[in-house]
Amino acid sequence: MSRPRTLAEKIWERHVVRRAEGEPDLLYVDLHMVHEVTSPQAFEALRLAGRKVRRPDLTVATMDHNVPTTDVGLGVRDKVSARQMEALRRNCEEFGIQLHEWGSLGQGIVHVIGPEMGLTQPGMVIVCGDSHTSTHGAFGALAFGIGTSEVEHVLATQTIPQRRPKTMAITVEGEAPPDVTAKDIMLGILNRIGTGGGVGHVIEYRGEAIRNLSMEGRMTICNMTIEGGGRAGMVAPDEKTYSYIEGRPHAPKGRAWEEALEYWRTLPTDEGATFDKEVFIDARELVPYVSWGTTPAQTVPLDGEVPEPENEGHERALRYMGLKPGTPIREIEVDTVFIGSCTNARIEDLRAAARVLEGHKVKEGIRAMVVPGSMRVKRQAEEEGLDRIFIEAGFEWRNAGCSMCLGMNPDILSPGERCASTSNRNFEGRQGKGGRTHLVSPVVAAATAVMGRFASPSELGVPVEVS
Ligand SMILES: CC(C)[C@H](C(=O)O)[C@@H](O)C(=O)O
Ligand code: SF4
Repeated sequence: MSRPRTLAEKIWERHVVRRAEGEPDLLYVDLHMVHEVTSPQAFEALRLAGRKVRRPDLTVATMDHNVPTTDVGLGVRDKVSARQMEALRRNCEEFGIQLHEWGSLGQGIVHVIGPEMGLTQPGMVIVCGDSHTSTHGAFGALAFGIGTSEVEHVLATQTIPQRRPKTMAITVEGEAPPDVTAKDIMLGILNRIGTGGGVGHVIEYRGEAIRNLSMEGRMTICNMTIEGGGRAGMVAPDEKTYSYIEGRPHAPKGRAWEEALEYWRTLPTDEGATFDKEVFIDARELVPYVSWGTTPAQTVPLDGEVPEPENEGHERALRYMGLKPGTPIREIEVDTVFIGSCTNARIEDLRAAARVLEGHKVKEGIRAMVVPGSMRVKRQAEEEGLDRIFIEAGFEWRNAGCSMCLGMNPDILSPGERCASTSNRNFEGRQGKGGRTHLVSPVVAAATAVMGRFASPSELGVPVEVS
């Protein structure tokens, strides 16, 4: 018998194409996702060197960061955005890469469309010039973000040199309470491990609370791995994973499906395998969280209050956020509510938020916006009538893109504007210069839009039973 191995180790070993003493391993890449922000220089370098893209068939591009979320007919006003979008169009055409063009049905946030089209599969090595590539790990893939020069390397060779990361297990034991969503589980994890807790590690999420999550919930968890410093996040594939993938456009079919299943079933971490680091969290202790500061680890329970600062960093964060220690979170009023991003803008997120909003109105004076993670999510939501619920409640119903998650398009906060956001980062200026971001789940975002201050669905009489 060979030594028991972890999921990450199994995928790694299968993808090493070259190993040499003292050098990083050279890994084969099964899927390379590309977006308009981190790819222009990479393509330019290929062009200058007279090289081709090695596997255009394993390379898929979309426009997400810069795209306006208003009607395509209105055009792109921002010059930098227009230039980057145009460059991607030209590059994809020249190098023979499939592009999901702005406004097309396949377009959306890169980490939403991969799983949606069945491109993301267990056992793969997946890379993209984007830190939240960790999202794809929810399928039991080894997925990590790379820099622009690495994008060039992958385009040219379909391989990537990587130093072997350490392994870490985060086990969330027991059942999470009914009002605790995947987002809350992750904010709870980050609160415990901190923004540096996962540095240098591939994190495998395990335990009952993780297994109980839908694939979309698992994506929310893996998505935010990077906020804890982790290189990649993963969840072992199981029956939920397979049935999510089955029948999607790029899923294997017929005999290939059977063979794929056979391989995928060998992937979960062997009994007795060890991790370099282990963290255990009791799911029953988790609650809905709201971030109070300027890192995703600075969170408190929705029922809690703004904490006393423990150091200079906290003081600075409180100043930036315009908050006083001791203020109950539920008394903090917001100006804006953003439901969107690769963390929380998939169909289940929209369903959950709509269920909270049904029959309610957004409080007067509050700007509320839903930006579906992809155009397919948007269409699905419209087929289910969710758009009507959002619009009747007073939300703007937009086209897909990263939007206010990072404000590279016109959807930004003004200085001092306070936002309840379902995204993943609350850094200073993240959603616009001087903007104040509070990270929350989609259901808390929805309830907050109605109350005008941080609130839970139960305050609107909505039964709790989410995730
Ligand atoms: C623009 C891109 C490089 C960036 C990332 O890598 O994460 C963005 O997606 C983000 O979320 O900050
Ligand atoms: S939605 Fe936000 S976190 Fe996700 S890729 Fe876009 S900018 Fe990055």
